[in-house]
Amino acid sequence: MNKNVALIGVSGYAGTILYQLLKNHPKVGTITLYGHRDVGKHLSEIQPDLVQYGQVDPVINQFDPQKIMKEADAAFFASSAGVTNQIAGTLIEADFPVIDLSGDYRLSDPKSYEKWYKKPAAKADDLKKATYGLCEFHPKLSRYVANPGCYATATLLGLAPVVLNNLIDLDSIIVDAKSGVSGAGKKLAPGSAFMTVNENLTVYKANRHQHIPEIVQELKNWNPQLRSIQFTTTLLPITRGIMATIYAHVAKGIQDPEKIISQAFIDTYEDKPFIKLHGSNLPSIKDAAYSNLDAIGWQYNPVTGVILIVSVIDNLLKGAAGQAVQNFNMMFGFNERIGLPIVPIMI
Ligand SMILES: NC(=O)C1=CN([C@@H]2O[C@H](COP(=O)(O)OP(=O)(O)OC[C@H]3O[C@@H](n4cnc5c(N)ncnc54)[C@H](OP(=O)(O)O)[C@@H]3O)[C@@H](O)[C@H]2O)C=CC1
Ligand SMILES: CC(=O)N[C@@H](CCC(=O)OP(=O)(O)O)C(=O)O
Repeated sequence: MNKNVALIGVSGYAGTILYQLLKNHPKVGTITLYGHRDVGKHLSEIQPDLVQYGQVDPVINQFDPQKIMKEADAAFFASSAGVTNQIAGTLIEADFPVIDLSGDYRLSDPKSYEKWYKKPAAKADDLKKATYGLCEFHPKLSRYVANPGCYATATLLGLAPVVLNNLIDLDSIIVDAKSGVSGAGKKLAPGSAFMTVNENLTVYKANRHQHIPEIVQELKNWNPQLRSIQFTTTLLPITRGIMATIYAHVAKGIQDPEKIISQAFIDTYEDKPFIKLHGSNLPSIKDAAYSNLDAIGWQYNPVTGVILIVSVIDNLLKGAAGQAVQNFNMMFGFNERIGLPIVPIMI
């Protein structure tokens, strides 16, 4: 049976892509929109491209959890950080299915959220109800899914095979991650203005990126010996895509690292439809852009003993709206592939 959904935040970049995916999803019925500054407007007034000629032009509603619970089967929040933890409480307490694209329920420790996001955290009891929704790894979903961050998705999927199989020195992980500008959302800011970004590369939030605690939290769940990682983010002069370039020393005593590491990637991901393994043929951004894929390649350097892993996603799909729909599919027992693009657009 089709599911009716509520979408909060259609005016943002992630919300726009999510609306497009949900509109074309074979198991989604009615999509009701809830907003913030655009309440009362028609969708065509804020996102004309989302409404085709002759199609229904939905109105943006004032957020109303009772209406959502009455009319919908699930709610997607594509709102800025600090919104769901203020307004989603009624839904969480009623165990109503929620998929949250923001960072508000990803960190299990409220103090850590307040330190890294500089905003008040969600209630500790509500945080306990959330599952971290990295689709390839969560054992079972709760009714509240914290969709992972874009950089965290690329980094964790790149590192999983070598961390879970104890193939690297856990104190040696260095992640050099780069993102297109759509990752910054639609708000205007000097750091993402055309003059700053065009023909330029800018390192930002060095050692203070909010995805550091999220990545460390999940890596520690996989291997409690892990202490920290070195993590740097750079803004690329492109619209969509993230490349996480990851370096680590291979653990001592591993015989034939090249073969063992390749086998670990194959064993970890052989039944995962959205992971595309490139082996030593390292992927570029266009190997994942406009798809829900994570394209992963790796190379072992026998001279330095370092494994290089390159993990590439589309930040708005696998890094946000695509993974949210994948979680929706899994939450309702649908095939996890439905409604999601699997072929990247190279041109
Ligand atoms: N862009 C990306 O690549 C990724 C984004 N995310 C996360 O997804 C979420 C959305 O990101 P993105 O689309 O880039 O951000 P945008 O800045 O483009 O959009 C933010 C959205 O949140 C809405 N919003 C803001 N405040 C409120 C409020 N008080 N109540 C309801 N809605 C509100 C905005 O509505 P209005 O315009 O009316 O203010 C807008 O629709 C963020 O939490 C982000 O961290 C996660 C992974 C990747
Ligand atoms: C290019 C760019 O600015 N990207 C954003 C990613 C935002 C994001 O996904 O952050 P949340 O954890 O709030 O979901 C950043 O680096 O902060």
